[in-house]
Amino acid sequence: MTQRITIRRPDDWHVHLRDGDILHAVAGFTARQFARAIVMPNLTPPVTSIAAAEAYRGRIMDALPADSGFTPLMTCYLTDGADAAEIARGYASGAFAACKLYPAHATTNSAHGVTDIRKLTDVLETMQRIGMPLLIHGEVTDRHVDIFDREAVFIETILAPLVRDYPALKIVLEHITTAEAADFVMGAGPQIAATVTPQHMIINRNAIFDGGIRPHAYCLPVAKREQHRLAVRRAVVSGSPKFFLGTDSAPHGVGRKEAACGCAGIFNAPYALESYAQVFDEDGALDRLEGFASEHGPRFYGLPLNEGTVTLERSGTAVPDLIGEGATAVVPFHAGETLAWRVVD
Ligand SMILES: NC(=O)N[C@@H](CC(=O)O)C(=O)O
Ligand SMILES: [Zn+2]
Ligand SMILES: [Zn+2]
Repeated sequence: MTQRITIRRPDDWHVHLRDGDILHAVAGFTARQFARAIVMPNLTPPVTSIAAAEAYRGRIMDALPADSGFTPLMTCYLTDGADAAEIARGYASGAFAACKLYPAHATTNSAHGVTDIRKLTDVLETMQRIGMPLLIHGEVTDRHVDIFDREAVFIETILAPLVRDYPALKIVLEHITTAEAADFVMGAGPQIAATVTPQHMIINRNAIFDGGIRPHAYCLPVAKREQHRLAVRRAVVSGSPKFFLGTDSAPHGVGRKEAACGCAGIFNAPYALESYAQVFDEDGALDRLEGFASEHGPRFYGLPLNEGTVTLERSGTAVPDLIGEGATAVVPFHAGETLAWRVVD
């Protein structure tokens, strides 16, 4: 049995670092494991301009020690009024690494999201031309569509036509949760990829109702049936370069989760690598962890691979029930469990 594994330093291609006190409370967990991260722009107000992205990047760096070595990759939140010229300027200058498409009201802080993708014709044409990735929260928002079907319906009604209309547009279908998503991405061209969270490979929808309602197992897209968990996991451990690490770590203060209408989001940043390592280990695919965590993402984005390394050993990590205190106390994914792997340096 492998006891120790050293991989190239990984990146997180989808994370919510938030702002203000909670940013200060959580940023270090991401910076400690990952060299770079694609930082989601769903703040209030959302990050829709170069100036807002630059200012947010500065606040992230201020929340970290000066020698953290961490590079936040900023994203532009698309609205109906998104400005193609500003987006192209921001991509050229490095202010934006990608644009994020939230269908309006699909998820946390998406009220300013896009109401109709046809409003984005200029933006999408520009992004296709300059090679800028489009990151998608892939769920339809129609209240008549069952919540467990919203990703599959999005793929059929929005994503498939989008891929046909913009055949060279680079697209990342974020945090995939279904067999339909895994199959779609696997069957599409090299310009289409997906991020996968640890939770969607570890829990199915039963976890949300395990002996009572479990708000800390609730995120969007919501966990699906077991067959979907297995399909997503198979795609990831297959080693296909189309799938890469994106935690979707989405911290909400404990009071905002444990409420009559609790927020969607799972805070998995503190033990993300341990969590992913466990998945690859259980599936006999530890040799493929490095590709998923450290190689497929940068290759898709056209960025260099990281230089440093991270070592994990099979020695057990006890996950606390709560991380932080007061208003920024957050319950982590795997709270109270012991994970098989530990990051040692
Ligand atoms: N994943 C979630 O459940 N929540 C995210 C938003 C998102 O990624 O959809 C959040 O910002 O809280
Ligand atoms: Zn999302
Ligand atoms: Zn997210």
